[in-house]
Amino acid sequence: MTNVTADLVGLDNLVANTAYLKAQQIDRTELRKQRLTLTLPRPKKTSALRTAVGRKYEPLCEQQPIGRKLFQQFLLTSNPTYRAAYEFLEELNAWSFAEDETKEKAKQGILTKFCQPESKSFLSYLTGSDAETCRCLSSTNFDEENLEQIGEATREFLKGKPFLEYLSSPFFYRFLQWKEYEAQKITDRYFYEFRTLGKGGFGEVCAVQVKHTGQMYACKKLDKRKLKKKGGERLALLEKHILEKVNSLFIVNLAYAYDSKTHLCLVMDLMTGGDLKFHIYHLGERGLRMERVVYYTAQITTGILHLHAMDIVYRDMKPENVLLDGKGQCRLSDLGLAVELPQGKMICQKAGTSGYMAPEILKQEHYRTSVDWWALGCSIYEMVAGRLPFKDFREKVQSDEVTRRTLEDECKFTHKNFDAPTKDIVGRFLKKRVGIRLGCRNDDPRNHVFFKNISLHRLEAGLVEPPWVPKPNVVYTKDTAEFRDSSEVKDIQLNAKDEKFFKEFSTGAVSIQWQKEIIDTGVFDELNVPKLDGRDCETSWKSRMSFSETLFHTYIPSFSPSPDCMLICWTIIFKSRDAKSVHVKSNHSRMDENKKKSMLTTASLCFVLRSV
Ligand SMILES: Nc1ncnc2c1ncn2[C@@H]1O[C@H](COP(=O)(O)OP(=O)(O)OP(=O)(O)O)[C@@H](O)[C@H]1O
Repeated sequence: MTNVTADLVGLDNLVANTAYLKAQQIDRTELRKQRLTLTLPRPKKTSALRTAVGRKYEPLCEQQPIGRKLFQQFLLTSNPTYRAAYEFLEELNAWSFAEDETKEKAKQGILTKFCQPESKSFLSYLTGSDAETCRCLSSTNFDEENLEQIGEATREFLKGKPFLEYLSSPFFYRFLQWKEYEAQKITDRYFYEFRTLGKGGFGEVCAVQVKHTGQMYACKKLDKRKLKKKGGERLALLEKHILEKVNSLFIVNLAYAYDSKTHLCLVMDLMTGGDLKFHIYHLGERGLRMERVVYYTAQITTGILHLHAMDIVYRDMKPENVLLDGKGQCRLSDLGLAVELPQGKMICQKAGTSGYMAPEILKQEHYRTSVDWWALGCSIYEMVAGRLPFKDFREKVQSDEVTRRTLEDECKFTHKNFDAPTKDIVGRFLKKRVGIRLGCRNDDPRNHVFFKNISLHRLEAGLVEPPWVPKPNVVYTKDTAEFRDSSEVKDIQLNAKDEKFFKEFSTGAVSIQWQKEIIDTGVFDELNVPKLDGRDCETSWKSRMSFSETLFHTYIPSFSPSPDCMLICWTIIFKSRDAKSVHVKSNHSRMDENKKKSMLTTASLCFVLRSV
């Protein structure tokens, strides 16, 4: 390369990096202005949607983030008992994650607020032994078992009458509006595109940003023609299907799947901190500090357990596939080799990367999830020593020889950084016999002494501080020029069958991730304001009341107008045309002075709200 060309390449990279880093510093005020014209659609297909979303409590009120928020808003505004149930679950959750003094304070708070019959938030809906446990709860028996019992009883209570009432409330109507919005068609015009972050077998991975929320993602683009040429369609669909199913803090989650003219696109969590291989070999000394090794291994193990709980075997565990996010937490990525295990059966298929493949794969025996624990053993070894247990750093060796060593040799711990717990855990993961390997006998490897300094409960909730945080102004990947790919596939024609497959792949937004994005970027709060359009609201008397309540709760939580005022308020908002008519109405009505005053206050507020 001449100097001039090299300079230009360097300049290209600099520009690409600057644009990419700048995009991550989102100007929320600017975005909010651009979103002023956005409104929630009316659920035209209401009946279809109502059936599609089902009427089950868990998916509607617990799993879907927007569903959860709206159900919470419903509970908070409905009646004091529902409110108490909701607040109890919230405070119970806070207590379970708190530590030291904060935990003690949370405990005392729960005891006085919810367990004293004279308190207005007393859990009066509990019956039988649950009520007894609640009444007898004190500082001495305040333990997980008792709280679990009351928590479970509270959830059961919420699944009953409160849930049924929610389904016919305006809050659920609002949920259907969000579902309608979620079902929009996704195309490449939905995103801005930034620099390439990596290269895969069928195309590149680049950074993208959702135009109207500012959310950054990584987009894995699979070239349609290349896929067809190499027969990769089935695998791509399988990867998408598995990614769509997982929802874990420790696995890269899928947010959108769509197609452009030339590519199938998987839009996933953006991991800006680089992969662990890059950290082991390219930053300073080879290998990682032990604190980092333990932290990453705990997160990786939690991710693997999540996959195994769904009968999915990962099959490509290696540091290169573990990516760090901007905070320094890690996630498993590239589920291209993952498979769903047939129930109760084993599989026998050679898959994985040389150096990380378990003896049972190399011997072409049947296996289930054991292979991931072997590969994790190799990965911990590599994080500590900067080499693999059966292959040295940069050693030029045939894969047959790596296979021989894996099957015959014992793992040696010569590197100075191996302490006793690390040797022990690696040794247990690298047992050649599956029957005695760590993780393979329904045991949880996280109980090993290697993890003694990590609170797994807090780790699972993403609350343990990472030992290392990426610098916000550094791009932890190779220069863009290194990913340049000029190979084009011209000899492949796409036909109707291919189009059918592309359609099957392009399912748009993935519910949970999309809803998280809407909440995290503030769009939920902006658009969830009740729009003052009476036709949007169901017309039963009760719905009108509750809709007005929502309105007030949203804008002026401290103000609670009387039921009379609510109904008048509804009429004013939806029926009358202007301020004059309200005043005429109020002047002509035969109300006592207090009522009139209250109505006028309400009416004035409504007009203020109408103009918001
Ligand atoms: N979510 C992400 N955030 C940031 N970078 C990513 C992300 N996913 C992938 N990359 C980068 O893109 C590269 C290729 O991605 P990936 O490994 O998923 O593709 P692939 O086609 O499965 O590759 P391979 O053929 O190596 O298996 C990764 O090595 C990583 O550097």
